[in-house]
Amino acid sequence: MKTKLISPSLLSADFGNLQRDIEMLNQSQADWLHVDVMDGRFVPNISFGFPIMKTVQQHAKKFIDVHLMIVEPEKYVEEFIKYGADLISVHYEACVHLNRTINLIQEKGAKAGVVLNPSTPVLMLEDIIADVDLVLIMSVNPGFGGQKFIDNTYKKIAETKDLILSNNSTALIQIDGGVNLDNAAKLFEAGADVLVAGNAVFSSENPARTIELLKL
Ligand SMILES: O=C(CO)[C@H](O)[C@H](O)COP(=O)(O)O
Repeated sequence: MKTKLISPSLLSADFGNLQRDIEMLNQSQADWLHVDVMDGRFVPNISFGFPIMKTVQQHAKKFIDVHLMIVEPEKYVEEFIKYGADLISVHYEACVHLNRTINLIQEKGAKAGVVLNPSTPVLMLEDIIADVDLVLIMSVNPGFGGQKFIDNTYKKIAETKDLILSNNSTALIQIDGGVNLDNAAKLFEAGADVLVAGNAVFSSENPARTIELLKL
């Protein structure tokens, strides 16, 4: 898979004009479209669910990257895939049977990612790294857009890279939270393959241009 990818997060889009915002992303240099699903239990916020996913499926022409911040994600995987998810990432901290959930996502035809909260060490992935398509390192505590980037993320990127190489894994590294024009190049240089950006894209005057600049 191509790297240095940008996945704008719809969490910061204008939900009153969702079709317009998705069409803007279709026309932009965005590679993926990031869908943040929050349940008010795994994280202290509720975002949206299937009705929004249906709108995304109807209008998006990009790879749909779904980040489930929910408890018991295995119950909903199949339905998200039915609504067009190309990749589903589940939290290490939310899965009692992580290997089973990763297998389920892949068996149902999507790519599977595992997500680490800022306080979860990379070494917890040792026995799953060979099976996943992506590792998402949270660079903020999940639940809200527009938070400040946590600098410890750089150390975790290096550790994840080592783990991937030592296990002959093909997993991509995705970073999510507080990504902006000041840190994007440094994150790619450190080994990130995919950057999620919500606030930096949608609160800018020219979101399509910001997406271009995030790749430079
Ligand atoms: O997963 C998320 C929050 O839990 C969001 O994707 C993330 O915070 C991106 O938003 P921003 O770029 O505004 O920080």
